[in-house]
Amino acid sequence: MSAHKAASNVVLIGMPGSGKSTVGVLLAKRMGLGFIDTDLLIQQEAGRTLQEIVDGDGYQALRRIEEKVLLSLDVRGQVISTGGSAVYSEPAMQHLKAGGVVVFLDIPLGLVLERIGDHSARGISRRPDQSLEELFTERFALYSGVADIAIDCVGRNHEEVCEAVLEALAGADS
Ligand SMILES: Nc1ncnc2c1ncn2[C@@H]1O[C@H](COP(=O)(O)OP(=O)(O)O)[C@@H](O)[C@H]1O
Ligand SMILES: O=C(O)C1=C[C@@H](OP(=O)(O)O)[C@@H](O)[C@H](O)C1
Ligand SMILES: [Mg+2]
Repeated sequence: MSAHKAASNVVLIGMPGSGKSTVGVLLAKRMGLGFIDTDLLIQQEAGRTLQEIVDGDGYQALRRIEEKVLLSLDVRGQVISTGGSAVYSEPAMQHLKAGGVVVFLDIPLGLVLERIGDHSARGISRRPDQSLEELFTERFALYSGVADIAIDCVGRNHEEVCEAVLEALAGADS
Protein backbone atom coordinates (compact mmCIF):
# COMPACT_ATOMS: atom_id res chain seq x y z
CA MET A 1 0.00 0.00 0.00
CA SER A 2 1.26 3.51 -0.76
CA ALA A 3 2.37 5.84 2.00
CA HIS A 4 -0.61 8.12 1.43
CA LYS A 5 -3.27 5.42 1.61
CA ALA A 6 -1.74 3.77 4.63
CA ALA A 7 -1.52 7.09 6.46
CA SER A 8 -4.82 8.85 6.37
CA ASN A 9 -4.18 12.32 7.79
CA VAL A 10 -2.70 15.21 5.85
CA VAL A 11 -0.54 17.34 8.13
CA LEU A 12 0.39 20.88 7.09
CA ILE A 13 3.57 22.45 8.44
CA GLY A 14 5.39 25.69 7.66
CA MET A 15 6.06 29.24 8.73
CA PRO A 16 3.28 31.48 10.05
CA GLY A 17 1.59 32.99 7.02
CA SER A 18 2.31 30.03 4.76
CA GLY A 19 -1.40 29.18 4.55
CA LYS A 20 -1.68 26.13 6.81
CA SER A 21 -4.98 27.24 8.37
CA THR A 22 -6.69 28.73 5.31
CA VAL A 23 -5.48 26.20 2.74
CA GLY A 24 -6.12 23.39 5.23
CA VAL A 25 -9.86 24.06 5.20
CA LEU A 26 -9.95 24.12 1.39
CA LEU A 27 -7.99 20.91 1.26
CA ALA A 28 -10.29 19.17 3.73
CA LYS A 29 -13.32 20.14 1.65
CA ARG A 30 -11.74 18.95 -1.58
CA MET A 31 -10.63 15.64 -0.05
CA GLY A 32 -13.79 15.00 1.98
CA LEU A 33 -11.76 14.92 5.18
CA GLY A 34 -12.25 16.55 8.56
CA PHE A 35 -10.26 19.58 9.63
CA ILE A 36 -8.30 20.31 12.79
CA ASP A 37 -6.32 23.46 13.55
CA THR A 38 -4.04 22.55 16.43
CA ASP A 39 -3.67 26.22 17.43
CA LEU A 40 -7.32 26.13 18.47
CA LEU A 41 -6.80 22.93 20.45
CA ILE A 42 -3.89 24.60 22.26
CA GLN A 43 -6.07 27.58 23.17
CA GLN A 44 -8.81 25.28 24.46
CA GLU A 45 -6.33 23.23 26.45
CA ALA A 46 -4.76 26.33 28.01
CA GLY A 47 -7.94 28.39 28.35
CA ARG A 48 -5.96 31.32 26.93
CA THR A 49 -5.03 32.72 23.56
CA LEU A 50 -1.65 31.85 22.07
CA GLN A 51 -0.46 35.40 22.63
CA GLU A 52 -1.54 35.27 26.29
CA ILE A 53 0.46 32.07 26.77
CA VAL A 54 3.58 33.63 25.25
CA ASP A 55 3.15 36.89 27.17
CA GLY A 56 2.34 35.17 30.48
CA ASP A 57 4.62 32.13 30.51
CA GLY A 58 7.05 32.59 27.65
CA TYR A 59 7.61 31.03 24.25
CA GLN A 60 8.83 27.73 25.67
CA ALA A 61 5.57 27.28 27.57
CA LEU A 62 3.70 27.53 24.29
CA ARG A 63 5.97 24.89 22.77
CA ARG A 64 5.38 22.58 25.75
CA ILE A 65 1.59 22.85 25.51
CA GLU A 66 1.80 22.43 21.75
CA GLU A 67 3.84 19.24 22.13
CA LYS A 68 1.34 17.83 24.62
CA VAL A 69 -1.62 18.62 22.36
CA LEU A 70 0.07 17.15 19.28
CA LEU A 71 1.09 13.96 21.08
CA SER A 72 -2.44 13.45 22.35
CA LEU A 73 -3.95 13.68 18.87
CA ASP A 74 -5.39 10.31 17.93
CA VAL A 75 -7.33 10.91 14.73
CA ARG A 76 -7.71 9.57 11.21
CA GLY A 77 -9.09 11.13 8.05
CA GLN A 78 -8.23 14.70 9.02
CA VAL A 79 -6.39 17.59 7.50
CA ILE A 80 -4.34 18.83 10.45
CA SER A 81 -3.08 22.40 10.30
CA THR A 82 -0.31 22.80 12.84
CA GLY A 83 1.18 25.98 14.26
CA GLY A 84 4.52 27.15 12.90
CA SER A 85 6.38 26.02 16.01
CA ALA A 86 5.13 22.41 15.97
CA VAL A 87 8.33 21.36 14.27
CA TYR A 88 10.39 21.99 17.41
CA SER A 89 9.06 18.78 18.96
CA GLU A 90 10.71 15.77 17.38
CA PRO A 91 8.40 13.29 19.23
CA ALA A 92 5.33 15.24 18.11
CA MET A 93 6.46 15.31 14.50
CA GLN A 94 7.20 11.59 14.52
CA HIS A 95 3.73 10.98 15.97
CA LEU A 96 2.13 13.06 13.21
CA LYS A 97 4.24 11.36 10.54
CA ALA A 98 3.14 7.95 11.77
CA GLY A 99 -0.50 8.84 11.13
CA GLY A 100 -0.26 10.92 8.01
CA VAL A 101 1.57 12.59 5.18
CA VAL A 102 3.45 15.70 6.29
CA VAL A 103 3.26 18.55 3.78
CA PHE A 104 5.53 21.60 4.07
CA LEU A 105 4.00 24.80 2.68
CA ASP A 106 7.15 26.59 1.61
CA ILE A 107 7.18 30.40 1.41
CA PRO A 108 10.18 32.74 1.44
CA LEU A 109 10.88 35.16 4.28
CA GLY A 110 9.56 38.10 2.25
CA LEU A 111 6.12 36.53 2.05
CA VAL A 112 6.16 35.68 5.76
CA LEU A 113 6.79 39.33 6.58
CA GLU A 114 4.18 40.51 4.10
CA ARG A 115 1.49 38.17 5.37
CA ILE A 116 1.92 38.21 9.12
CA GLY A 117 2.28 41.98 9.28
CA ASP A 118 2.72 43.14 12.85
CA HIS A 119 3.73 39.77 14.26
CA SER A 120 3.94 41.10 17.82
CA ALA A 121 0.30 40.11 18.39
CA ARG A 122 0.51 36.74 16.67
CA GLY A 123 1.98 34.69 19.46
CA ILE A 124 5.04 33.59 17.53
CA SER A 125 7.14 31.22 19.58
CA ARG A 126 10.71 32.50 19.42
CA ARG A 127 13.54 33.54 21.68
CA PRO A 128 13.20 37.24 22.48
CA ASP A 129 16.64 37.92 20.98
CA GLN A 130 15.98 35.96 17.81
CA SER A 131 15.18 37.89 14.65
CA LEU A 132 12.52 36.67 12.27
CA GLU A 133 15.30 36.11 9.71
CA GLU A 134 17.18 33.80 12.09
CA LEU A 135 13.97 32.04 13.01
CA PHE A 136 13.19 31.52 9.34
CA THR A 137 16.59 29.95 8.64
CA GLU A 138 16.43 27.71 11.71
CA ARG A 139 12.95 26.50 10.87
CA PHE A 140 13.47 26.05 7.15
CA ALA A 141 15.94 23.26 7.89
CA LEU A 142 13.52 21.61 10.32
CA TYR A 143 10.49 21.79 8.01
CA SER A 144 12.49 20.50 5.02
CA GLY A 145 13.98 17.70 7.08
CA VAL A 146 10.73 16.32 8.43
CA ALA A 147 8.35 16.81 5.48
CA ASP A 148 7.28 14.01 3.15
CA ILE A 149 6.28 16.58 0.52
CA ALA A 150 7.26 20.24 0.04
CA ILE A 151 5.07 22.66 -1.91
CA ASP A 152 6.54 25.83 -3.38
CA CYS A 153 3.76 28.34 -2.65
CA VAL A 154 5.30 31.34 -4.44
CA GLY A 155 3.01 32.78 -7.10
CA ARG A 156 0.09 30.59 -6.03
CA ASN A 157 -3.13 31.75 -4.43
CA HIS A 158 -4.96 29.64 -1.85
CA GLU A 159 -6.77 27.55 -4.44
CA GLU A 160 -3.60 26.98 -6.41
CA VAL A 161 -1.68 25.88 -3.34
CA CYS A 162 -4.54 23.50 -2.52
CA GLU A 163 -4.40 22.14 -6.06
CA ALA A 164 -0.63 21.70 -5.86
CA VAL A 165 -0.97 19.74 -2.61
CA LEU A 166 -3.62 17.50 -4.19
CA GLU A 167 -1.39 16.83 -7.18
CA ALA A 168 1.59 16.06 -4.98
CA LEU A 169 -0.47 13.69 -2.82
CA ALA A 170 -1.76 11.92 -5.93
CA GLY A 171 1.83 11.62 -7.16
CA ALA A 172 2.95 10.22 -3.82
CA ASP A 173 0.09 7.71 -4.05
CA SER A 174 0.98 6.19 -7.40
N1 LIG B 1 -1.41 31.25 -1.15
C1 LIG B 1 -1.78 32.39 -0.56
N2 LIG B 1 -1.92 33.51 -1.30
C2 LIG B 1 -2.25 34.68 -0.70
N3 LIG B 1 -2.48 34.85 0.62
C3 LIG B 1 -2.34 33.76 1.40
C4 LIG B 1 -2.00 32.47 0.85
N4 LIG B 1 -1.94 31.60 1.88
C5 LIG B 1 -2.25 32.28 2.99
N5 LIG B 1 -2.49 33.57 2.71
C6 LIG B 1 -2.87 34.61 3.67
O1 LIG B 1 -1.84 34.69 4.65
C7 LIG B 1 -2.44 34.90 5.93
C8 LIG B 1 -2.03 33.77 6.85
O2 LIG B 1 -2.65 32.57 6.40
P1 LIG B 1 -2.90 31.36 7.38
O3 LIG B 1 -3.67 30.32 6.64
O4 LIG B 1 -3.46 31.85 8.68
O5 LIG B 1 -1.40 30.86 7.59
P2 LIG B 1 -0.77 29.97 8.74
O6 LIG B 1 -1.87 29.17 9.36
O7 LIG B 1 0.22 29.14 8.01
O8 LIG B 1 -0.15 30.94 9.68
C9 LIG B 1 -3.95 34.99 5.71
O9 LIG B 1 -4.30 36.34 5.59
C10 LIG B 1 -4.14 34.26 4.41
O10 LIG B 1 -5.29 34.66 3.70
O1 LIG C 1 5.22 30.07 14.33
C1 LIG C 1 4.93 30.13 15.54
O2 LIG C 1 5.80 30.22 16.44
C2 LIG C 1 3.52 30.10 15.91
C3 LIG C 1 2.57 30.12 14.93
C4 LIG C 1 1.14 30.15 15.19
O3 LIG C 1 0.46 29.39 14.20
P1 LIG C 1 0.42 29.72 12.63
O4 LIG C 1 1.67 29.13 12.05
O5 LIG C 1 -0.80 29.02 12.17
O6 LIG C 1 0.35 31.20 12.45
C5 LIG C 1 0.82 29.57 16.54
O7 LIG C 1 1.01 28.18 16.60
C6 LIG C 1 1.66 30.11 17.62
O8 LIG C 1 1.23 31.40 17.81
C7 LIG C 1 3.16 30.00 17.34
MG1 LIG D 1 -2.53 28.78 11.33
